[in-house]
Amino acid sequence: MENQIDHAFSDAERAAVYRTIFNRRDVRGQFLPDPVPDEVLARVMLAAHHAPSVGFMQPWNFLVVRSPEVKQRVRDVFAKAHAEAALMFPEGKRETYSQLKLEGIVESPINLCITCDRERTGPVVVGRTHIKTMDLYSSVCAVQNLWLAARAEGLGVGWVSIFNQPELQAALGMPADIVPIAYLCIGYVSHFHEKPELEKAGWLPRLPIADLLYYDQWGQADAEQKESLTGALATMQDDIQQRGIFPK
Ligand SMILES: Cc1cc2c(cc1C)N(C[C@H](O)[C@H](O)[C@H](O)COP(=O)(O)O)c1[nH]c(=O)[nH]c(=O)c1N2
Repeated sequence: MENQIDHAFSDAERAAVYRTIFNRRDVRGQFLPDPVPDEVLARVMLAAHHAPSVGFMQPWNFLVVRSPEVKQRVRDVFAKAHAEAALMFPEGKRETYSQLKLEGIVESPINLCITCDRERTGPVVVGRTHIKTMDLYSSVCAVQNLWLAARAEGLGVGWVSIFNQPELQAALGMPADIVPIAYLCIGYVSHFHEKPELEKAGWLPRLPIADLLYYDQWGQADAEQKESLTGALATMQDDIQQRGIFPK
């Protein structure tokens, strides 16, 4: 029988994959004006296009925004929603929320909207026959592929979602039946934060993964930590928190 370990990547390759995952950040504020070469943009977009999709539907489009006028229009749509959003938080958190930097639309050299065309391959799709939202999740997979590839290229990516959706669609000349899944700000950066900015700002901590784990039935946890999986996850998470990256 073939040894399954033969299919694993080398230690260095695995380390690179995990480093990309653990060091990816949502970037809002450190964008440099340096242009992003088309070959680099092409690589990360092709990575997105190789994402998994339900029924191989490939429901995405990529709308590249470089025009300062269009960016400004989108920034205005953000500003309106951001002001509305502030009022939704309880008083104690409202001021903190208002001070968070949550977009880099104008400063980043490239904006990219990744969309979902829900009718791309007709009404009946393999794998989407019962749970209709699977196409939306597929476009999210494309976003994540791009985000990780971009990190490996040294490019920052920030996902902006504080928009009234019809206003965003109008700003981009997008038909109402195309769903804007992710509006991304992309560019080289002065630095990457070690931890999520919301964690650094004290907004929320990273949850212990062992607390999120159930066995066999929803809600059934391993209270006494007898499962080696629970223990391994807890140890690894502590390690990552302390050393920053995994594996060394
Ligand atoms: C669907 C979705 C939507 C948004 C985000 C993410 C995702 C997945 N995030 C980024 C989010 O705040 C960030 O991922 C977490 O705080 C964790 O930080 P890192 O991504 O690990 O740096 C995000 N960030 C931001 O500044 N403005 C935004 O509107 C959004 N919207």
